[in-house]
Amino acid sequence: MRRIRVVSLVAAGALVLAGGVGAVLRADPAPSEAYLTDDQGRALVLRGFNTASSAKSTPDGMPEFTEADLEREHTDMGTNFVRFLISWRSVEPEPGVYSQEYLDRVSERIGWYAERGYHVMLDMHQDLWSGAITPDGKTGNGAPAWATYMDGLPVGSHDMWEQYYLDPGVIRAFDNFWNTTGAHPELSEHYANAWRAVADRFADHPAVVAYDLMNEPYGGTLQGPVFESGPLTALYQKTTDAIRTVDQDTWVCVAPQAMGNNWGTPSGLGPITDSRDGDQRIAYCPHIYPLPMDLGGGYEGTTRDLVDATVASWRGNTVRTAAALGDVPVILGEFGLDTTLPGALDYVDRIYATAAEIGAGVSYWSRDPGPWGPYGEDGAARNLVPALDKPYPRAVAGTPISWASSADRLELTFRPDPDVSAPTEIYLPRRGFPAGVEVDGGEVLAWDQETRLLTLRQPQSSDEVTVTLTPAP
Ligand SMILES: CN(C)c1ccc(C(=O)NC[C@H]2N[C@H](CO)[C@@H](O)[C@@H]2O)cc1
Repeated sequence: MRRIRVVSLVAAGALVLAGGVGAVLRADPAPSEAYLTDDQGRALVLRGFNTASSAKSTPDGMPEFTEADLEREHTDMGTNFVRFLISWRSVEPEPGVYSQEYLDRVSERIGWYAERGYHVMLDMHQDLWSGAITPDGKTGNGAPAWATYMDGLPVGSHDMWEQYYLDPGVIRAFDNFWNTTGAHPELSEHYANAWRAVADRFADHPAVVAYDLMNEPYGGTLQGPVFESGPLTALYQKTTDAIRTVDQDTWVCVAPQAMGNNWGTPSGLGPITDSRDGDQRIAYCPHIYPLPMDLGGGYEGTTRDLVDATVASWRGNTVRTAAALGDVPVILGEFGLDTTLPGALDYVDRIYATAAEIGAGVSYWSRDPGPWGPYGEDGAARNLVPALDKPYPRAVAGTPISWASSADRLELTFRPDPDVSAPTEIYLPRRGFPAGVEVDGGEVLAWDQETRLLTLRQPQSSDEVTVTLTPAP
């Protein structure tokens, strides 16, 4: 294992430095000014969690997560977004049979978020294709057994879960889904129709803002641009078309393949045509997991330099791909780490600052209890809670031009949209603003000490406005 780690670290270094140098030599395009919007036309700055990994294996397909857990998250960190994990195995337990009982359970939990003003992105989650890749059903997750064709090829037993991606049986399951084998053209049809069933159920739900079509896609024997620009883009187009037959307004979010892109390399994903009337509603949902950290390094010393190069490369490639997809908005669907690692919270701050710079939403991985999450196995709040409990402009009545925040300060520049009557809404944590807020550059419409929400009167002019918020004395 040690040799694997050393080799991987050297490879990671080479990969990342090449990417980082590339980013320095290649000027990054300016981030698009595109955002998902709410039903009042406000630009949404989305901050929340992936909820939750535990849903991958539960019999009912639901995360081990209660409404009280959500209430605590909302009180502690003022989040407004969730990447909610759903699974194909639960949506379509038998070919062509869609489980309304499962969708009822999803709807109940989405109701918890709706009652608190959250925006929900449904994530059709898979890792290693399916639980059916191993007899115990505990290694992979996502696809139903009836859609898992390994053709008798072997799957081994590995200490590192990522290694299962290299097993012949797992590769074959993916090759059959993408029809690289030519043997199963029906599977991607089923996938698109399963999404149509989900969209048919949630098309008019006020809290559901986006569908994340596939978690961390993997091309099997096809890797990189040949996969992303070929079968992956084709599946996204087929699925978007199916969704639009029942849902004209929910955003469709598309992710690149995980391998490489999670580590900062560029994506070959192609543009998706959105048949809806009006502006397209396609978004881009990459993840970031710098390889040096995946190998257990903290955010310090040489590893910090390698991670910073990864973040720079990832930022440039993300902005370039979002532009190539049609200047679409970006949601960072996943990032996370063991926050007991040295420098972990500096890394968290670095990622949230990068997301703010490019106007991206963020869903942290994940809400599960433990060293990566906000709460421990014992339920105690961890160091991540204050790290994530920061001021942010939840909904902006115009186009955000730039914003940045720290525990006790927020500065936002935006171009007001005269057609948007709803006010700009900003979350201010109690820990940074215990006695309220001082506003410079804007007019207070309301300040609620309980909900921690500040609303600003919409300026008459559409000239750029800069608002600076500091704690009241
Ligand atoms: C070799 N391949 C295809 C591969 C390797 C590593 C990851 C990964 O770490 N992903 C990061 C996190 N995302 C999932 C959930 O979406 C978590 O289980 C991972 O920690 C993905 C794919």
